[in-house]
Amino acid sequence: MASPDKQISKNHHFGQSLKHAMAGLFGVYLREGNFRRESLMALFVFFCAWWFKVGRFQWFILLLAVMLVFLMELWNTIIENVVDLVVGQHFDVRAKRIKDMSAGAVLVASAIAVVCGLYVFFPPLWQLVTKWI
Ligand SMILES: Nc1ncnc2c1ncn2[C@@H]1O[C@H](COP(=O)(O)OP(=O)(O)OP(=O)(O)O)[C@@H](O)[C@H]1O
Repeated sequence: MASPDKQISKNHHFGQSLKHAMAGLFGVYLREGNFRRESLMALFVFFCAWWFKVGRFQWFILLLAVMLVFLMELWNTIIENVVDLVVGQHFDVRAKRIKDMSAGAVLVASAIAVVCGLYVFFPPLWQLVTKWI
């Protein structure tokens, strides 16, 4: 039987699948600087949500926005790794196109997250500003 590190057969139970999925997530966190920066940003957003005491619906919007960005960053990392696996260290126009499109998808997700952030934080921020002036 293959050692657990070199397993290539299907996972046998949910615990094993979960362990590999968590290892995948942790690996992305360790290797991808963007993923770590986005995690910090998410913590800051959640802190602001707690500070402004936003409502349940607003929390829901923020959680979805943050998860969308994480999901797209994961997807981008997957695409980059698959492209590197296929192309290796060679310049390839199609590899460039695929990687750039994938990065573009992260950009779109980030823009959606910014819109969600504005929807949630603009009213309390505006209230704060009008209180001061
Ligand atoms: N094999 C290749 N052939 C052609 N262009 C490539 C190749 N590999 C990378 N590139 C170009 O270099 C850019 C950065 O490469 P890559 O996506 O691997 O780095 P990254 O820093 O992890 O990117 P990101 O900031 O999107 O996470 C790509 O968007 C693409 O334009």
